[in-house]
Amino acid sequence: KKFIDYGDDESNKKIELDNLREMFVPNVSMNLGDFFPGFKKKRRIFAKFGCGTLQEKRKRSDCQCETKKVFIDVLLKLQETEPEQYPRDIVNGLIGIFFTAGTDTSALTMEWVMSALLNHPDVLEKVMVEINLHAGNHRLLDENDLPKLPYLHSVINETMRLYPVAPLSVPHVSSEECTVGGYGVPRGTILLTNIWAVHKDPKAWDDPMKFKPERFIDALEKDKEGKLWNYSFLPFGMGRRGCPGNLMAMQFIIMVLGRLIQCFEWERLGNEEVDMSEGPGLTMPIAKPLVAVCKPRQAMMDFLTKNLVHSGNLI
Ligand code: HEM
Repeated sequence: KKFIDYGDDESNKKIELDNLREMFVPNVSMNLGDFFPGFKKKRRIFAKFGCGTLQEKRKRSDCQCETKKVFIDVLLKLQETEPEQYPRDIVNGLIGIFFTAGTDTSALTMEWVMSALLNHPDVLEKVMVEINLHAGNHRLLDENDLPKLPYLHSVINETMRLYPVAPLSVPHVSSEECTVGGYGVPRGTILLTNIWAVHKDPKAWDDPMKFKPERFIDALEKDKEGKLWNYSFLPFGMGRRGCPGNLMAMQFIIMVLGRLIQCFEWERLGNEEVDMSEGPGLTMPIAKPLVAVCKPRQAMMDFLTKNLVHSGNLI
């Protein structure tokens, strides 16, 4: 949806989803409100975002938690059954943070992957062959196909290695005095992990600046739990405060990119390579947003025509 309308809220504000990116910086990445009072207002808007979403959901009163696990339904149910653990502010905050932490990161990752693929047509072709082998041309790729697409998975991993959208992770605070990389760190110190640099460490990676999805194929086979690379691959952070959206994001990204590649032929706008320069921000965007050309794949034409005409809701 594009707008959230707070209805009877005193300020009757409408907030665009585009504002999420703006909110991401002060809220998820760093509590700037602690240092600059002006940011407090943004934090309020952020809480209201969750609140507006909840109000709307309540109005529809179609809680489906027993049959279908919709996140907001589950939170509403918990608010009823465990009100002390899930007071209003916590539930609003959870919804807000899942939107802010989940949308920009996933969208930017997909843009990076597509850009890398357009600069490596041979890799794009291999992804296409893999998808075709498992999903064919008569139906859309679905969740059951995802474990059968190790090459696409590796392409996404390799892109996240080179272009991690959370390059500095999020700030952590040392709960105890400790030593990190030989440096003494007092209790209560803010620590950032330079994921971007770790992913390019020549001690851990052969030819670290090269886009080589194959490097992940063997590893995926050998190590289902992702413990390889000795802490050298951490696009989702790790440990107790690692990204809780990791699996959901990967499912979603593989599915969306898989379907886009299954249904359409993708090309660069001209002969020039896509510019892979990194833009500024705490989430790392591509500096020049990707513009690409696509046309329906001939082999999918029957399927596309039938489904576009009948449902108008293909992907
Ligand atoms: C490509 C997509 C994503 C990437 C690259 C990503 C990356 C990260 C990273 C690096 C962290 C910090 C982890 C740490 O400090 O060790 C994080 C935290 C977090 N992510 Fe994600 N994330 C993605 C998608 C999502 C999604 C889809 C959701 C939820 C729907 C989500 C929710 C969160 C939350 C709530 C935190 C804070 C966890 C905490 O502080 O305990 N993320 N994410």
